[in-house]
Amino acid sequence: MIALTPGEPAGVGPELVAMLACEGGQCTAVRRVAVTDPALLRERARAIGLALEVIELAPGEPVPPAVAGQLPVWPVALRAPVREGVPDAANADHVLETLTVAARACLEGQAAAMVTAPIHKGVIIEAGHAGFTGHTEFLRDLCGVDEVVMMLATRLGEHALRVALATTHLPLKEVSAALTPALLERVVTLLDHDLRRHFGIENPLVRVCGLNPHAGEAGHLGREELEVITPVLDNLRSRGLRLEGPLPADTLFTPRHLEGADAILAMYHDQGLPVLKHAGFGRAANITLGLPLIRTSVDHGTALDLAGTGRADPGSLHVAFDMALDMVQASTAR
Ligand SMILES: NC(=O)C1=CN([C@@H]2O[C@H](COP(=O)(O)OP(=O)(O)OC[C@H]3O[C@@H](n4cnc5c(N)ncnc54)[C@H](O)[C@@H]3O)[C@@H](O)[C@H]2O)C=CC1
Ligand SMILES: NCC(=O)COP(=O)(O)O
Repeated sequence: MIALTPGEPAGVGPELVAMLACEGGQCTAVRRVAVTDPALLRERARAIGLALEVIELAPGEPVPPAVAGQLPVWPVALRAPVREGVPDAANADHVLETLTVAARACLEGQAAAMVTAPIHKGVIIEAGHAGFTGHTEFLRDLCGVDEVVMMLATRLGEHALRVALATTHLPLKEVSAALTPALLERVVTLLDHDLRRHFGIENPLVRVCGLNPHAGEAGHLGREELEVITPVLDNLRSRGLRLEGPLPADTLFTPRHLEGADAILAMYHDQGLPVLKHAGFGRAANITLGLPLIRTSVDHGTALDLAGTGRADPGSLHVAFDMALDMVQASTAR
């Protein structure tokens, strides 16, 4: 069973979840439950002209088999009325409660995975959750683990393009200081581990970006490659991990350099994600590695400009849903 969270109620998440629920095929391959306010889904489905039957269950009640056009819901009440396209800080706790309910269902074995639609980080911070940076770190703390890794994946022709991030949501000027040997070692180790665990890759090859132009140009354009990245990679290679780098990021994403790589590790958010989104926006999923549960998500944000129009593309939510199913299968096959 998959738990779906629609994310920011004023964003496109609720309608994307409603669209997914109306699809047949793979979308009905497993039981699924939305964790939200049933009235929100009914109202949004109506607004975009979808005939969706929302079935309100009791919290935690067993979920019936999936039927296209029906969506069981574990109710989490909105705290304030929703205006499409206009997030309200009063609903921040609703959003966080939906994530908590879905994650607990996974941890307690009731759900096999959670698939999340986008949340609005700014409005959650404005609601008083200072330092909130996203699902990734929220779930890390909820699950009580020390480290998680954000990885986005899409298809590039016959191959998968997977881009993991050494750092996520922090100002660019703080990236260098955040890239400590200890952090990088944890991130690379976890990436290698979860490529095996969740993707069934026996001996993954990870290519690692440098931080600076030309991977530092032998120290003339920055010293992080010499002082941090290279020593960490050398150490992990001596422990048997297949790692190449640090490599210049501007050429690492060219087809010849991507060939054979199971994942690319970028040093910061906008080093890796623009490439991934250029290659596959709307056809990519975001995966949190390192959690004791399976969580996938969309590759886009709340798209407030499209909320309530029915014009948002549900493609990435489909990919996230399918990816969660694949990961459940890969993990249970081990
Ligand atoms: N997984 C998550 O929860 C994520 C949340 N966000 C949050 O979303 C908010 C808005 O972020 P932005 O940078 O504006 O990115 P955004 O992805 O919401 O919007 C960027 C552009 O892409 C378009 N777009 C996004 N999703 C689309 C879809 N499904 N179909 C068609 N077009 C789509 C939007 O209309 C807009 O033109 C921020 O608060 C950010 O933190 C951003 C990325 C991921
Ligand atoms: N840019 C990716 C992103 O913002 C995803 O954040 P998260 O909410 O999945 O942690």
